[in-house]
Amino acid sequence: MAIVEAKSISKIYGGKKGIEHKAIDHLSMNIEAGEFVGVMGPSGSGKTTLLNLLSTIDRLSAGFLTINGSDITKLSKEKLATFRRKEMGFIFQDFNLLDTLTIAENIMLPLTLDGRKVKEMETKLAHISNTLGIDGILRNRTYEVSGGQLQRAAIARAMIHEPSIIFADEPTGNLDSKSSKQVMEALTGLNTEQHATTLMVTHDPFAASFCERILFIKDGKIFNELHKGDQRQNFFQDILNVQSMLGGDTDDLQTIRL
Ligand SMILES: Nc1ncnc2c1ncn2[C@@H]1O[C@H](COP(=O)(O)OP(=O)(O)OP(=O)(O)O)[C@@H](O)[C@H]1O
Repeated sequence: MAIVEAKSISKIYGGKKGIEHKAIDHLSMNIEAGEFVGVMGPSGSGKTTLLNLLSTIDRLSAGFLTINGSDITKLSKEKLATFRRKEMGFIFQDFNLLDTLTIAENIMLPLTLDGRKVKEMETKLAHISNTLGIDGILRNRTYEVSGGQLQRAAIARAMIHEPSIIFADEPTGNLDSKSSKQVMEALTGLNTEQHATTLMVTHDPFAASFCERILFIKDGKIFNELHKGDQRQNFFQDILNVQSMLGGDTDDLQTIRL
């Protein structure tokens, strides 16, 4: 079953006085349940715009979009906010955890907002923090733990309410190579264990090599698509090859760390 079905979606910025800019241009794509898909492309190619459209943060200018079978273009603003909260999980480059809460309180926030029972929240918290190897920091505040631990806590928060899809925007962007590897292993581990459908935007070919499939975007259109074979190392090389064809982002070559 497709969790995301996007048909000929477009996003046009500007208009009126300014010049119109087609950030996403008649793009079609599907994400099947349980898939882990990466989105890559040069700066300005439309990756963030695509993520914002698929995650319903931004409205389409044209096209059709269903998420988990719901035609989200027909939902009101209020219904959309509820839909997002229940059906989606978000992971950001800068973690977006609240400093005033403990790590445990941060992780449980989606369940607290949903009015779940304390016992249920604690069971879910224990399970997910154990899977992610962060049970030792649950009572800490955000400023007392490392970046890699913060991102794993953010992953736990994004997944604790078992959403239909996780959107990750440069989840390794602020991490060193060791933490990036841990975070990507955590994401792929949960993808396998919980069949958590995941879409990740990244500049980082190392992080991307953990995905099953990569969509390369250029000028708001799909330029190329790569599938992982048996070997992550070969996939990594294929990703670098497409990146060099696309141009830009040459500094990403510095992130080679297989
Ligand atoms: N709110 C906006 N108003 C006008 N133009 C915008 C807006 N947001 C993005 N754009 C333009 O749309 C295009 C795509 O931007 P987008 O941020 O999606 O690219 P990106 O691939 O995520 O880039 P980066 O890798 O640098 O984050 C760019 O040309 C950008 O300048």
